[in-house]
Amino acid sequence: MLLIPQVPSAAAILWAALRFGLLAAVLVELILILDPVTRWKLRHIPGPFALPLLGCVPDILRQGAHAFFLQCRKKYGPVFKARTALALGRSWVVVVADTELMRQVGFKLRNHEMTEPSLMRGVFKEVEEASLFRAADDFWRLVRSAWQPAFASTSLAGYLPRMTACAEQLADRMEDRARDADGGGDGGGRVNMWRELGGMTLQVVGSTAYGYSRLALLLPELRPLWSVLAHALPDEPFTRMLQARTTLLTACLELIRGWKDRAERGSDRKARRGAAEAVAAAVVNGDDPTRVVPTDGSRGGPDGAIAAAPASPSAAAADVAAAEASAPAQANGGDAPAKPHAVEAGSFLGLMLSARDKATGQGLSDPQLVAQVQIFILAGYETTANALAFAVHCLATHPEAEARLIAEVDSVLGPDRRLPTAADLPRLVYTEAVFNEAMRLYPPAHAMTRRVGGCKVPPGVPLVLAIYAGHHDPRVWPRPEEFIPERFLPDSPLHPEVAARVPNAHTPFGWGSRMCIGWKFALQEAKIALATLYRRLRFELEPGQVPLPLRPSSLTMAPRDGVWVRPVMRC
Ligand code: HEM
Repeated sequence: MLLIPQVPSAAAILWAALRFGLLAAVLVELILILDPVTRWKLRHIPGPFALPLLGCVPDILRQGAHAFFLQCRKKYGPVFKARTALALGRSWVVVVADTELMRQVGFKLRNHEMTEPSLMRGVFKEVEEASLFRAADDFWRLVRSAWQPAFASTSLAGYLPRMTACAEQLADRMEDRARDADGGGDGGGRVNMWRELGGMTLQVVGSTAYGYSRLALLLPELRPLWSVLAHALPDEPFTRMLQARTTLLTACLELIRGWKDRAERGSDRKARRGAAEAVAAAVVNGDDPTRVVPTDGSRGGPDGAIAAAPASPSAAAADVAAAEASAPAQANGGDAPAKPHAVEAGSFLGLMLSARDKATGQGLSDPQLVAQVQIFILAGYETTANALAFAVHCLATHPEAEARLIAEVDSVLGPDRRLPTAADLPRLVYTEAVFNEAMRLYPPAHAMTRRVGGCKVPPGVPLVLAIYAGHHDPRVWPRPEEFIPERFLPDSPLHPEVAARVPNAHTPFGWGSRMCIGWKFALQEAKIALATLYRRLRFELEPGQVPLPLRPSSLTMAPRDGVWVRPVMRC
């Protein structure tokens, strides 16, 4: 009998291909969800059970990453692994939670590794990645040295009057609330001190970034947007974060364009305004704002490079000075609306505009410039506000510490309780100890990351340095959960014990060459704020805030519902 092979029909071939495709898709999905490769690579490191796909996220959301890491250290030792993000792949981290190991890693490894899934796209992503915080290797060195003059002692001294003025404005408002309460006014004088301090630090850092007359950017109605900016995984709708980023981006780009136009002598005003409007329109339409400004060969081109930058840093400085001279009223600290496009002398943006690579003479591109200004504001605003709010909470719950701080403030500022000056800062020793102890208990940046190139931890798996766990280690900090500012006083019996045994045990600002560049700025601002507030007022804590609930899902450590207090006038 003759056997004739049957030719499969087209439908059968299609059905087989479909089944194969489906099977392959399920397999790939399973591999991504279970992530067996990374699990195998990290098998030698202990750690909590990680659910498929969800990893340890439910635990982290329930108790907060800081508390989760502390709990894991107790259970698994100083180094453990965890799957900390919902993102597929790259969601594993190795956590270091021992003070000495963190010091070694923090000093040795330079580059930060971001572990959160970035929701940013296009120009926003570019801006995010070009910031000093995210920069790596040679570009990081270039940008870090461009930033450095902003934190030199002369610059810090220059910020002092602005910091004092902002703190005094806040003290005035708090006095009004205290009087309100005495007079039985609405709300009985209750204030969310965390929000109030956020307004103050935003004003300080925002006006330093753009120049004093840019305070319009810091309108109260924008503040809720700004606070959203600080979170890579936003608690609030993503669109609000985008709106806030857009506001910042547009303002900054407009200033940069204006600066370039000034460098370009003879450019007419109309064209300049047109450029600014084009940028704003692009943002509204969702286009890339760096690419819409009509290029005429002299402005920033499509590659975003500074085409019209002055030939030398001194020329740039002169240009900034010229801009300043054309707007003298604003430079003197008035809140009058700034002339469009003027970059103010002494502003952080002015400094960035005049920065040049020593070897090539090249300046920063527009997105790189914007990135620095944004991170200056973001890194300097929420961290300092959180730390100050925690300090106010600690003082309100420890009357003996509050009394000692007030006694110091009174003795330093004299009988008429004048405003603090630069000469007073080194004498506010206990005030500084209070701030340091508040940041030990509640480090606003409770964990940091480092990129690993070695092979004990597989490349690509970031190291997380658990600052909070280190700050709560009873082997390093006796009675770690208690607020004891005296630990930071050289004459305290606790001080030599801690300081001698473990160098760099107190690390709210990180480690080594990658340490927070703004730490002196933050410390100066905090001491001025505390002295200015407590010279006139005390703050009584509203009930129900001990222990203080913390926001669990945030990258920065912050009070979940704020810090609610009643300002009380001191006699
Ligand atoms: C209490 C306030 C602050 C705290 C707790 C804080 C904390 C930190 C920490 C932990 C780091 C990472 C360090 C590391 O990886 O070793 C950091 C980096 C940084 N901080 Fe701060 N910071 C504060 C205020 C500020 C201020 C006021 C500014 C600027 C105005 C600022 C700008 C930055 C920048 C740009 C970086 C990245 C530096 C680099 O990677 O080279 N910070 N900060």
